[in-house]
Amino acid sequence: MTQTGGGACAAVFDLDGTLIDSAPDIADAVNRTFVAHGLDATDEAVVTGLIGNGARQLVADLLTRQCIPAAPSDIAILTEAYVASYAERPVARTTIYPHVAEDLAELKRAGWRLGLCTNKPQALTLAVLEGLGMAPFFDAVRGADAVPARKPDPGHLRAVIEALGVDRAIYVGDTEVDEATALAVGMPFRGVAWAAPGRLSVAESTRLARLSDLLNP
Ligand SMILES: O=C(O)COP(=O)(O)O
Ligand SMILES: [Mg+2]
Repeated sequence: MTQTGGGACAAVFDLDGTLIDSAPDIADAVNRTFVAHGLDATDEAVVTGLIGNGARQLVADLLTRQCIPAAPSDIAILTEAYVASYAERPVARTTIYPHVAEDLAELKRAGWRLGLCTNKPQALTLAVLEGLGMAPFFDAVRGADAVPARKPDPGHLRAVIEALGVDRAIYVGDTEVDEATALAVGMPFRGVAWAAPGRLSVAESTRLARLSDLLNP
């Protein structure tokens, strides 16, 4: 199913919620930023449910929840401050989901080309991957600001596939943004079994219990 022109198999992964539980560091950073600007902190569980549409949208959604009207320039200032705050401690409380590292290693050993397509900014993405020792797994990495338009724009995922040098790949993610992106590109999608409730529309029976299950479709 994921056979490419050259005979290699390829998979592209979402990052937050799919490979890593980054919600604690994201919540800490955005809450530090909000409090520093005289705004309220938000429960980590609430922040977790808003991750997946990029840094700017997270800030905008949190402002909306607090009923604070904000001009685009205010959102931009807060977003920049949040990203800077996150960059100070990118992996303080972030963990790799169980079996993910060993399963990515198994896919690599089997000759698969692996890509990353995330709405996290590129510099932060690279810092997080380095901090967790995950950078060597990936042949191509594209964060939200490394492409003209982020997910669900199909160009984001296409850019990763092109960088991998393959004709097609399977996309693995944890939210409807990922599903919509794969659909727009016309490539197969698999949700992860550990996705938060309500964030995927694909049937639970089709979700990956282990990333290494990609080897046995
Ligand atoms: O929304 C984000 O910042 C990143 O989320 P993603 O890795 O799930 O695309
Ligand atoms: Mg995600």
